Amino acid sequence: MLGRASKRLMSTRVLKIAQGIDKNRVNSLGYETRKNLLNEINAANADPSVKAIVIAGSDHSSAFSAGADITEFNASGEFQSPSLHDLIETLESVQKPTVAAIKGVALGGGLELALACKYRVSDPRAKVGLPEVLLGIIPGAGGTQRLPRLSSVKFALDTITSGRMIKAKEAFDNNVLDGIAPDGQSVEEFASSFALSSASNSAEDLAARNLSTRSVSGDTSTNDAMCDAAKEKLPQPHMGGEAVHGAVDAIKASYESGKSFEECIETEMSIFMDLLANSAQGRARRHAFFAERIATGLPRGAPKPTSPLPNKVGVIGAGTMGAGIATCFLRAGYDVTLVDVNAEGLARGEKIVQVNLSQDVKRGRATQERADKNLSMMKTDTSLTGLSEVDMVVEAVFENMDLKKKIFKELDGIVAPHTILCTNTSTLDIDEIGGVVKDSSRTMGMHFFSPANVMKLVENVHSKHTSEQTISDVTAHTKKIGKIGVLVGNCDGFVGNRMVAPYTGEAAFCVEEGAGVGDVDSAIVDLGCAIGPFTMGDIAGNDIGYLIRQEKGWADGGAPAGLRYTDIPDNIVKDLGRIGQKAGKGWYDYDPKIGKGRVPMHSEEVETWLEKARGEGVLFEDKDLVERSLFPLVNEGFKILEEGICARPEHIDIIYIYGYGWPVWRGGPMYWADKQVGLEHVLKTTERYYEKYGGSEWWQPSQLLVDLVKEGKSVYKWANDKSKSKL
Ligand SMILES: C[C@H](O)CC(=O)SCCNC(=O)CCNC(=O)[C@H](O)C(C)(C)COP(=O)(O)OP(=O)(O)OC[C@H]1O[C@@H](n2cnc3c(N)ncnc32)[C@H](O)[C@@H]1OP(=O)(O)O
Repeated sequence: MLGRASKRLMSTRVLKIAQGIDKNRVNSLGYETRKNLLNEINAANADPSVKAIVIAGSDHSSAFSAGADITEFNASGEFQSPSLHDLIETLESVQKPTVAAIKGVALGGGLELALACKYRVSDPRAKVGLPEVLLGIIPGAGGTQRLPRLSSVKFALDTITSGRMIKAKEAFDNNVLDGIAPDGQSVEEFASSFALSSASNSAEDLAARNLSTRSVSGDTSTNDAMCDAAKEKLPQPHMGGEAVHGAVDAIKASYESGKSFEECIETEMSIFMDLLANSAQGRARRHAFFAERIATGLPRGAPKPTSPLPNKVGVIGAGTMGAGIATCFLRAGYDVTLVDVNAEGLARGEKIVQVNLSQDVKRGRATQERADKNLSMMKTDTSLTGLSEVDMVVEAVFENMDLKKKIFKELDGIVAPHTILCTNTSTLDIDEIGGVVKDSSRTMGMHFFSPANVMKLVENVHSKHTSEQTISDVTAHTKKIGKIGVLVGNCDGFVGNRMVAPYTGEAAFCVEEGAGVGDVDSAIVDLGCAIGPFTMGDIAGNDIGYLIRQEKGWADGGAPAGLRYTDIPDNIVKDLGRIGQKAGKGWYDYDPKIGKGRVPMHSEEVETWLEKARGEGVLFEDKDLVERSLFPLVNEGFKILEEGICARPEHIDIIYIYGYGWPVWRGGPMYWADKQVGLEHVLKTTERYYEKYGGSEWWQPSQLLVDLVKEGKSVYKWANDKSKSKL
């Protein structure tokens, strides 16, 4: 005999998005999926025994749906029929209760599909969102029209222009969801009951298209004021804001008086299509989306990471960096042992961790309970012997080769044979550090960016000794702690800092030739970068750069004959003590009362000093400053690829987006050079400057760049061809 619940389920049909298309891990709404789902919706609608329809994610995926299939996007904007639009229109026209049962994520077109159902319910841990602007487009399947009708113009503005993920509770509070399944009950079962208990309601009244935006969101003038205020705060269209401005325009259409729902949808569609076809920002953003997945994935043919991933980690060095790294592991639920040479150092480190975790609570990223639990997983020790049981060590003492080697040697006699030994360094030779232990295959570099508890990027540096299994495991650990881990090879400065050296070096030459410090920085910021080279120097510490040049033997008159060298960056430290933000003065002045002492302000002292050092200032064109600073950086990127220091240009793009404030809407420096500037122009300019400034180290064109221009080939195509030839 059937129980009551089973009888109810019998008259509800559950349609699973992308069921059977196992390669579609996120239930994206590609052609096959749209076609199948449309057929199933039509069949269920036509079947009189079906009283209600539930739309759910497939069994093989943890998502409801990640939205439109981004790989189908192309400049023509042509989608194979049935389009997502057709699917959604059909679903909304069904005259039976329809319920979206959301588990995991419902994003973009996935949420738009759900918004076309009469009801939406979710698992308590589900998240929904319309992240299209992050891909340089706007929701193009009704999202900008149905969301404000169901919730409010205010909520739609916030969520659509930020692209953020919304937790189930917030979505419920804003009428996006109609119910949240109790913990322990399957969302499909909850949705089926929901559908049948709502079967008597008039389905037609519930369709989002039939709701009036004005009735839920206030009058037109209030909405207009909100939209205008939102636009004021958004980045300008030419500075990465094309999509967000388009999104506000589409939301505006949702409350325009006298406009039918179909006309509103037409407005949305025309903005969507225009961005898809014409926005270079959008193409760059979509490149960055896939580049991130390529750059953070395991190398082709790599072994699977150890499973389950062990979770006891030791961090050596309780300074700001070590404590920041310990925070990252604690947040991800690891057992952490923090080691420093003395109790005071440890107490200071513990305090930093505590502050970091309490900031998570203040910013709403963790509950107090969670932060307390994470903190309770930390042990401290003043001896390396405290690390005898850990599975991985991240050494984060200061940059000194002898000290790091001593620590690795000592660890060799303490840790278990499976323990992975990582060193956090931005400059030192990983081959040499790892070379001192018996089994160097378990050694690797992890270059965290400062502050480690905030910055997402980690350059995972393999040495000549590192085994494939160690690479896989470190990659998995990096992912688990929520970082963007990019695999790179061992060389001076690895990838990011190696490319920075010619950039800051050439910027200094521009200043020596008469450019203003602020002019160089502004030219780079106007391109979209977060900061320019001189602000970067002030943040990193001009004394650090000076020290590195001293160690190389170049500072204080030691530069080799024939090498172009300017001592201005050395002398600003030696003569003026302007070591950077930490001293309140560097290339700029800083006032502790303004922006926590981090806002760069023009310095009269620097200007007067520069005039004495190099003469009157000269006006440079912004374009020249950009090319002089960034082409050597890009040229170095080609040399890095040529040497095999990293596998693909996407790795460099992602390092720069996450580690150096490169604008995502310019897709990364290699993408910018390849797709926006053009390699031929990069090469010609580089050759011209090589002739003019041949004495600089960095103007010699990379052979790879020369070859690509000769063949008329993109660097991405080169990388694809190279990886195919390895199969
Ligand atoms: C008309 C509409 O309005 C337009 C749209 O819908 S545009 C699409 C809007 N949706 C999005 O932006 C969501 C994009 N996806 C994501 O944010 C994340 O992938 C996710 C949160 C869904 C899952 O994250 P996570 O579990 O870490 O898996 P992740 O590695 O990112 O993705 C798994 C695979 O699915 C792919 N994928 C994810 N979303 C995709 C999508 N919408 N289309 C095509 N492929 C997608 C990824 O490229 C990756 O492929 P790979 O294994 O070959 O590298």
